[in-house]
Amino acid sequence: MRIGMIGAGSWGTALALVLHENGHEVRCWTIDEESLNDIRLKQENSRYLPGIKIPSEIVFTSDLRLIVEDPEIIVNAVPSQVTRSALSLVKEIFSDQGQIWVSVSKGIENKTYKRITQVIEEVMEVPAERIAALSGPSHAEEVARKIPTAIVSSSASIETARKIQQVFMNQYLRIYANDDVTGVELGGALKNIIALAAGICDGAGYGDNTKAALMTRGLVEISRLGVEMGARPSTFAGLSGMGDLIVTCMSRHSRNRYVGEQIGKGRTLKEVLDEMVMVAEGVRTAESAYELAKMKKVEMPITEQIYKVLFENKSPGQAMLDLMTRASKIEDWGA
Ligand SMILES: NC(=O)c1ccc[n+]([C@@H]2O[C@H](COP(=O)([O-])OP(=O)(O)OC[C@H]3O[C@@H](n4cnc5c(N)ncnc54)[C@H](O)[C@@H]3O)[C@@H](O)[C@H]2O)c1
Ligand SMILES: O=P(O)(O)OC[C@H](O)CO
Repeated sequence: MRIGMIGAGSWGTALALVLHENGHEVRCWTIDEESLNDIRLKQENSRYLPGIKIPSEIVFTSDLRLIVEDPEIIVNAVPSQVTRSALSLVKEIFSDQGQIWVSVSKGIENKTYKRITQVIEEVMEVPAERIAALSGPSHAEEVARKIPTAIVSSSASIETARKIQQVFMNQYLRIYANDDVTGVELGGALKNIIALAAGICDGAGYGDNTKAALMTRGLVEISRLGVEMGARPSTFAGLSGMGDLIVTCMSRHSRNRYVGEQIGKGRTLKEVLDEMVMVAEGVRTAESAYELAKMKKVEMPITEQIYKVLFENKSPGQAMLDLMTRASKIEDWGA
């Protein structure tokens, strides 16, 4: 199959390697001329995925026309908040011939509160049944090294989810399929906020007990908002819920956990983001989730405290104290 990849950061590049290995013809588009030159000269994307050799058969280009020329599948791998602007460029030159779209981005668009498959549906004017989300515990650094990984392909159409499962699956990337796209995307987006909290916990010197509490109660509030938005509760116990929450809160590779850790050590959000090359989606998703929770009247105490630490200068210590001294509760999914 010919597959177009929009975005050649860490995840776009790692997935291009998977697809190439699976026998597909892959073309990746990037706006980043520096990394493009790097890939062409060294056969390595050292800015986003250092240490991994890139086969010369994978085309990397800044010419979008090469991406939209006759692909059977188009994958969106740019960060959530720039997906709309990147797709607007695609839309200008794209002719719809029944292609399947895949979102691998994990976020909720600011202001519109749309999931990324919904942004694709709106901008590209394709039906939800032709769009899938691929999500789950999967750091690019490990997938690119062929470390066994399992994720989930989800679409409103289970046939589409299964097609994408077949295209991406191989002996080191196991893919499950389901049709709860709302749950899969919200799990993947919201866990990044809890990973920021887990990072703060590491940086501020709290303990393993603290992190376990944040992860467990974090999953409760993720599920609560997810169910309110139409997701199935059981999805949050799966790869794109608990699975991704575990890896992102625990992994040395996680950019979201790293940002939290730096803040926990006393640095400002601006200082940390200014020196980062890669995206930490949880920061902007915290804005969307905090506002959504208020609009939907869903209790999300950890998300609320993370929002206040990130954007209202609240100290992590005070945020932790406020979480610990909330009114006593019965332990219940809805509590
Ligand atoms: N890195 C991972 O391990 C991983 C795993 C699963 C999912 N994801 C998700 O995949 C998405 C992409 O993450 P990533 O890790 O590849 O990010 P990254 O920061 O490594 O790369 C981002 C890419 O987007 C491009 N980009 C940035 N702004 C752009 C714009 N305005 N227009 C066009 N292109 C632009 C950059 O040039 C770069 O190619 C995120 O939503 C992330 O949560 C990442
Ligand atoms: O490095 P992070 O924190 O953006 O997480 C990457 C993936 O979402 C992990 O599954």
